Amino acid sequence: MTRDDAPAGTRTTGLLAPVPDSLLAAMTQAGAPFDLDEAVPEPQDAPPLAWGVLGPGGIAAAFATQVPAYSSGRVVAVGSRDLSRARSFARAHAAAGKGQEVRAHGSYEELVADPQVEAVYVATPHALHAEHALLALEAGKPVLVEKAFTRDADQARRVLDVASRRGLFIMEAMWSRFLPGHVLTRALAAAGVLGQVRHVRADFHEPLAHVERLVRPELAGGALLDLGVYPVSLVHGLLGAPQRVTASGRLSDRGVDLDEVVTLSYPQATAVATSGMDGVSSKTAEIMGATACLRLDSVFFAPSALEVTWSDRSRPAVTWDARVPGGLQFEAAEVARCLAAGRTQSQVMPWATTLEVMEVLDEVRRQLGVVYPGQEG
Ligand SMILES: NC(=O)C1=CN([C@@H]2O[C@H](COP(=O)(O)OP(=O)(O)OC[C@H]3O[C@@H](n4cnc5c(N)ncnc54)[C@H](OP(=O)(O)O)[C@@H]3O)[C@@H](O)[C@H]2O)C=CC1
Ligand SMILES: O=C1CO[C@H](CO)[C@@H](O)[C@@H]1O
Repeated sequence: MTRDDAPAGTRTTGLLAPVPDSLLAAMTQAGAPFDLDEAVPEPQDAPPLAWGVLGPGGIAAAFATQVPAYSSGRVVAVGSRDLSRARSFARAHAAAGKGQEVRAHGSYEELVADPQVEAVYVATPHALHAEHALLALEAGKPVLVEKAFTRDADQARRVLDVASRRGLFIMEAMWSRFLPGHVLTRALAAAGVLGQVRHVRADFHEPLAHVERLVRPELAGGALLDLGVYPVSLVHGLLGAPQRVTASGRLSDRGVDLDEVVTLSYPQATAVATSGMDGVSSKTAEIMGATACLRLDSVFFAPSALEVTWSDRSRPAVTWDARVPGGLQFEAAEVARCLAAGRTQSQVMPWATTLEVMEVLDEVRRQLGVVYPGQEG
C-alpha cells in the first residue's frame, strides 16, 4: 500500500510526507513489494505502556516528551539519585502524562520497585548502563537501555544472560533503526533496488568536548560509544558483522577517544564509519550499490530526506522527505508491541545485533588503546 492517498501531514505520529510511488514501484520490480503500514506500524496503535525513567538527564526529557505526545505510551515515574531532581523532572513532564501524575523517586531502587512501572528506560552514562539494566531486571522489569548498550561486550553478555535466564525483555535504544527512513533504507537495500551494496559511508562528528560524561573515562566517555555507535550500527543493519575491523584515531589527555576512522571489511563490500567529539561533520550517510546510491541526509541517524540516484542517468533521482515528529516514540512502541506479544527481544534490534555492534566497538578501542577504569584486568 502507498501513502499517496494520505495528504502530507495527516499521519502526524508517523510520516509527514508519503513515500514516493517510484520508490515503492522499484521495490516491487525488484521482487519485494513493500507494505509501509506493516513495516512501520503507527506508534499510536501500539499497546499502552507505563514507563519508568531511570536517570532524568537530557535524553530522558526528550523521551518523556515524545513518547506520550506521539505514541500510546506514557511516563508514570522517574528515579534520580537526588529526590529534588526527580521531583522537578516529574513536574516538568506531568502535563504530558495524559492525566496521570509522574511519580518521583529519590533512588533508582525505588523506581524499579514501583508497581506502576511496567518497563524501565535506562538513560544514564554508558559505564552505568549494565548496573542499572541489571537493577531493573532483578526487580523483574523489562528494560530499554540507551545506546551504547553497555561499556563493552563483556558487560553486554552479562546483562543479556540475566535477561535470558529471567525470561525478561531487554533492548538497546538504537532509535534510528525504528525510524521510517531507516526501515525503508534497509528494505531498499535488501530488495536489491541499489544493486549489490558495495560500500557504506557515514559520519557523526559534533563538538562535545565540554560534555562532562563524554570526557570522563570512568563514565566510558569518548566519541565512539556516544556517536560512533550510530554509523557502526547503520553499517551492521545493512551488512551484518564485519570480517575485519581497522581503526585509527586521536585520544584526549585523559585517554578517551576524541575521534576515529573505522573501516569495516566484508567479502563483497567495505564501509567507513567516522566519529568525533571535537569537530563538525555533515552527519550524512551514503549506501553505494552496484546500480544506485542512497543518501541519508543530515542527520543520517534521523534522516531528513532519502535520495536515490541511479547509474542510469536517464532515470530521474527520487527524493523522499523522511522527517517525522519526535522520533523516540518508534522504539518505545516496539517495546510495547514486543511485551504484548510475550517476546524477550525485538526482531528489529535483536540481542545478537547489539552484541556484534559492541564487539566492533571493543575492537576499535583495542586498536586505539582506550581502556576504561575497571577494564584493566
Ligand atoms: N537517543 C538519543 O538521541 C540520545 C541518547 N543519549 C544516550 O543517553 C544516555 C544519557 O545521555 P544524556 O541524557 O545526554 O546524559 P545526561 O548527563 O544529560 O543525563 C544522565 C543522567 O544519568 C544520571 N546519572 C547517574 N549516575 C551518574 C553519574 N555518575 N554521572 C552523571 N550522571 C549520572 C543523572 O541523573 P541523576 O543523578 O539525577 O540520577 C543524569 O541526569 C547515554 O547513553 C547517551 O549515549 C544521549 C543523548 C541523545
Ligand atoms: O545519541 C546522541 C545523539 O546526538 C547527541 C549529540 O547531538 C549525542 O551526544 C547523543 O548521545
